[in-house]
Amino acid sequence: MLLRLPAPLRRSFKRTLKATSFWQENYTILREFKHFPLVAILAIGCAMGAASFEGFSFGFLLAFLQSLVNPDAPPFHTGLGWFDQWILGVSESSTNRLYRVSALILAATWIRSGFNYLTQVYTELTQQKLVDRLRKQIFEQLQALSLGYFSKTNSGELLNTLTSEIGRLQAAFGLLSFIITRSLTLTVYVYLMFRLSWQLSIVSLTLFILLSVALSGLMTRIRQASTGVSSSNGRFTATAMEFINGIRTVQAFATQDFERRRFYKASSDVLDASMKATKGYALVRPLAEALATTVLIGMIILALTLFVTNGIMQTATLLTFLFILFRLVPALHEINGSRAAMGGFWGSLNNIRELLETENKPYLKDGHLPFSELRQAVTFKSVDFGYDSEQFVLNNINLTIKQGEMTALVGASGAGKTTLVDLIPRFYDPTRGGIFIDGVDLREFQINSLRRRFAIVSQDTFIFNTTVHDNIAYGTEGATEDDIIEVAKLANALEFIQEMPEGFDTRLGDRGVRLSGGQRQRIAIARAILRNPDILILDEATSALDSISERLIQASLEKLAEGRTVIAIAHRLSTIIRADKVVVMEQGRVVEEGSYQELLDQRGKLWNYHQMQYEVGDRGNVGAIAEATITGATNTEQF
Ligand SMILES: Nc1ncnc2c1ncn2[C@@H]1O[C@H](COP(=O)(O)OP(=O)(O)OP(=O)(O)O)[C@@H](O)[C@H]1O
Repeated sequence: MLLRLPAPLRRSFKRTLKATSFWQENYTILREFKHFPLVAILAIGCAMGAASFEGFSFGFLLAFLQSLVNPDAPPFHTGLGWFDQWILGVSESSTNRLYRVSALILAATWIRSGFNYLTQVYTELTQQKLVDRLRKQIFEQLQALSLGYFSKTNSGELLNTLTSEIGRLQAAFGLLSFIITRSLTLTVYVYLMFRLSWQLSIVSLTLFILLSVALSGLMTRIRQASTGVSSSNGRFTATAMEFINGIRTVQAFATQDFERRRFYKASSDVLDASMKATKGYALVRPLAEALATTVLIGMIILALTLFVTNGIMQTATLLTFLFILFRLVPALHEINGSRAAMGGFWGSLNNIRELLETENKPYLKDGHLPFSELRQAVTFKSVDFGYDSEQFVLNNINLTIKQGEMTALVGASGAGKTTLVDLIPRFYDPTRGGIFIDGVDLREFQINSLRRRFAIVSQDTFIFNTTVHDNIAYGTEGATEDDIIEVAKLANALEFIQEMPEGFDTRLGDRGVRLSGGQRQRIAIARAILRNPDILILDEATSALDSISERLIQASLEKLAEGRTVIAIAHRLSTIIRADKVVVMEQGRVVEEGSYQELLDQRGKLWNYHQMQYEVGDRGNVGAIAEATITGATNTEQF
């Protein structure tokens, strides 16, 4: 028969195991301490100093009480010859000893206060450094993750983890440092108590341990409630962010009531979850206090009846013992209260750890070859790709994009054009097959060196909340004022920039709210021109422009495209008539390839699109389209 341990022992064993796995589970966070060991060691060192001097003051207090209560009794001594002689002054009169001990208590108290101050400074510094490291770690993690992660993760929740949850974790570590420093003081108290009376110490400590065990169940529930607080906070931030970012749509669709209900519910959920957690941890302290006071009173009665009246213990010793016990009880309360409050932050710890963990997250493996330039071609060989492993959005793509040529991708919305283009700067890697640059698999190249040779102008250009100048210069080091003006001119943006109140120094607001869609795109084009890329990707680069601006920009893009490799996605056929190769896509497959005129002559898919867009009768030709474009007679219908 198996030996069955009593329940409290089993629980305590499990807790010890948990404590070990706590280290393993939270290694991602705890390992950060190695970056600032000195500050952490100083914090603990000072806490130990404070605890020791607290101990000394109690020792001196005992000497003081003895001299006061029973001046004729042999003086208190430590057994350390020089210390007793020179410091405690055992051979001096009782009055002198009283003065000396008073001075010693005072000195110990001041030194302890100094250590307490330093402990606070260093523990605060440790927390700040930890939080700083964690924020940077999260940043590195977010930088390293492939874009696939972000399309599956709510940005509001990420923001919540990076801001609120980090703040909550800082508070949790504040409490942890407090628990550690108070525990050191408690150790000194316990040591002194045992020195004074081991019997009383055993009784009182057993009672306090039982008290702690009784509170453990409550702690577990607090931790669970705290996970609820973290997730409701995440949902709230996500809802608030969506509301703010989508405010135009909300107003346009008059969905204020719907949004109000969503926002109010998210806010109430935070309230409910916090209340649940608060009810738990607010109970710990008063409960612990009431129970501990009961223990304390019991101890006094026990000590008086069993020890003092029988002469086993001196009154001064009992007084010192009780004095320490009176200090120990609030310290225990503080520790219990902090443990409970820490439980309230458990969810934050889980959130951050979850974000920092590297398993089950998509990363792009960096290659080792520096990429210098495209010399011959980018080749897709039997490429399949799916954002989810179950469903492919690109199927068996075989395609050659020649250096120096313009390749245009055409197809209905959702056909997979953007996805295909996103594979070339390695925003994603193919699920099957491979993409090769001059015969070398893309995955062999260092990602950054590869991306540096690209410029992308897309449908949703991101404008940073900084000046026009900095937005154009973004990603290109060493650009001069003249370069910036030159590219703004080429992108047909100079005129509107000069009309702005502070010209190139005008700040563009959050996401460039101070610009029209067309202006945003022209800034993006200027940014791309400045980059002087090897491969230029235009993902509906001129979609937000009116036909006059489009024609002007088309001319600058053509100039920019000269001698470069251009991959252009276009809904308006007018922008790709001069392409060297047109690739028509349908449902993730390449269905036609050839020059514009060749494809028209085939009377296939492109011909259908062409018919829809230009309505030029049953025989379209490139010359007619060029004519139609130049006269601005394009049909606005797009596919
Ligand atoms: N981040 C993503 N996560 C999951 N699915 C996606 C993601 N981006 C696109 N898709 C899906 O992949 C398919 C191809 O989308 P893609 O954007 O490549 O098409 P497209 O031809 O560029 O369309 P459009 O012309 O409208 O921009 C679509 O079915 C789309 O829903």
